Amino acid sequence: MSKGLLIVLSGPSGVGKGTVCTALRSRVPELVYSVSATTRSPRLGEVNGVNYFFKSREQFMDMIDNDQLLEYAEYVGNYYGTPRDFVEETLATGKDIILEIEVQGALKVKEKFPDGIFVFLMPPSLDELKDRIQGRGTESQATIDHRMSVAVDEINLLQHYDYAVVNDEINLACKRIESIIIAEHCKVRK
Ligand SMILES: Nc1ncnc2c1ncn2[C@@H]1O[C@H](COP(=O)(O)OP(=O)(O)OP(=O)(O)O)[C@@H](O)[C@H]1O
Ligand SMILES: Nc1nc2c(ncn2[C@@H]2O[C@H](COP(=O)(O)O)[C@@H](O)[C@H]2O)c(=O)[nH]1
Repeated sequence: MSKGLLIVLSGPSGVGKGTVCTALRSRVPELVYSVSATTRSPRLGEVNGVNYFFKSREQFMDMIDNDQLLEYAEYVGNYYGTPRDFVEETLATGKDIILEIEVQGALKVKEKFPDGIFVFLMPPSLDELKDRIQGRGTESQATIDHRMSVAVDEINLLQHYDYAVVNDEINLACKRIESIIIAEHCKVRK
């Protein structure tokens, strides 16, 4: 059996990664989603084990020490990381898996999985990005400002990715990523 594809979806906070990923998963139900661990507090409506595995700092440090994370990063005051076993077991069964993670973590995954597919979701403009993150209403103004300043550095790392997809419209962005996955399955690997 061939291994599944490891797909990494990154992009600045508020660009729409979560929204596009949810739409993609309903169009491609066989695509497995990697649930991350985080020290961030849950937002209203977020469910442990569905949106994230919510951890204390101590629990997260234990996961690092026990080599349970494929990658992790500190982002705007919290830790985020990808549970290793779930990714490796999913790929071994031949299924595709998608990781929705920020850029530092994506670059670490690239070192370990150079054959992964790295997709960067781009905002139509920085003004639109700010409107989206503000419109979501989940972050304080200080956190929004911090995330926006990090966003510029993140966009500057676009050259490390295989694909850039503009999220101008959710269904269009979703179709573009679905097309990338189909094309990658047809690729002749040398
Ligand atoms: N194409 C789009 N057009 C307009 N609004 C959008 C679009 N995509 C997403 N949004 C909205 O932008 C906001 C941010 O989207 P979302 O939470 O999916 O971003 P994210 O990249 O996952 O953010 P974070 O990295 O902070 O988790 C949401 O309110 C969402 O409804
Ligand atoms: N390096 C990692 N980044 C991750 C992971 N899971 C999520 N994220 C990214 O963190 C930021 C902030 O997320 P939020 O839910 O607090 O808005 C965002 O870019 C996520 O994609 C992970 O496992 N590793």
